Amino acid sequence: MTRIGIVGSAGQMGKALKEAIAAAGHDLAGGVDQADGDVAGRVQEVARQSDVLVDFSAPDALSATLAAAVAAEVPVLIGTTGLDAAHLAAIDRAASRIAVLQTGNTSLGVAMLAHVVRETAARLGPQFDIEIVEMHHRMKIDAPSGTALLLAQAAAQGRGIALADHMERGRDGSGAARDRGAIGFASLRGGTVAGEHSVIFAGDDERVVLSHQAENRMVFARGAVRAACWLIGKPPGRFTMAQVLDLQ
Ligand SMILES: NC(=O)C1=CN([C@@H]2O[C@H](COP(=O)(O)OP(=O)(O)OC[C@H]3O[C@@H](n4cnc5c(N)ncnc54)[C@H](OP(=O)(O)O)[C@@H]3O)[C@@H](O)[C@H]2O)C=CC1
Ligand SMILES: O=C(O)C1=N[C@H](C(=O)O)C[C@H](O)C1
Repeated sequence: MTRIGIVGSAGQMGKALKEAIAAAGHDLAGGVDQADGDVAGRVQEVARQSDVLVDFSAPDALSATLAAAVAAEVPVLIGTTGLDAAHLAAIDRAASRIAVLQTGNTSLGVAMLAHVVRETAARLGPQFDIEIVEMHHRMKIDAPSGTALLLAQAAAQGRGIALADHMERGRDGSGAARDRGAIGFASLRGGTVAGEHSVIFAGDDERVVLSHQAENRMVFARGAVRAACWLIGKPPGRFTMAQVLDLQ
């Protein structure tokens, strides 16, 4: 039976994960939350009791999670979004010691969507403008969503361009016309929406719209449990949901 430790165990995703762990017949090794205090100490303790660590918490928790996973030599799945370049560099460093999978979306459907987006961007070419629209619940703190960013990365890879040089985020006011070749983002927030993403390829007189709707958080939780179990026994390095699902 696999022992899974959770950072962010009392949050919305933590609760869904506990349900998915039990449904899959695995064991909850322990949970860590900010309210417990001494996050660094507690996550070390949980990591030692785990076969794999899963983090759905906040960017502030990342360094403690990575340090604990490296010290305990257990693989780690990072689902937390809103990460910046320094966080991603810290993940790369940890991945030289242990297996790490970091993704903005652990659902099977979004892994498939990213695959199709990459192909579509490659085949349609730059005469189709790419816009990404996402909607989430009123409590979400980061924008664009981690999923919007990973879909944009897939589109950029398909086109053979660097995403950082082509992002248009938060258009407002005059002078907001899109640049040729840009990948645009729009973020909507409200209600209890679990997560909706559309990648729009807008050409002359036609549009291709590729979408995913998460109906509840269990799609993320089930995918996370599957990915976490898949990571056990893997060598140090960075892994992707596409590899977990054998999409590449
Ligand atoms: N990759 C994916 O598929 C998905 C990713 N997410 C991402 O997962 C993250 C969590 O989402 P959600 O569950 O909705 O958020 P919640 O706010 O419901 O829960 C966050 C949890 O993390 C804990 N936490 C926050 N800061 C720290 C810290 N510094 N140290 C330890 N624990 C901490 C909180 O504890 P306390 O309450 O005590 O502060 C809480 O239990 C977000 O970044 C979200 O975008 C969400 C869904 C799917
Ligand atoms: O915060 C959320 O809820 C979600 N976050 C992830 C994201 O930022 O894309 C995944 C999912 O869409 C739900």
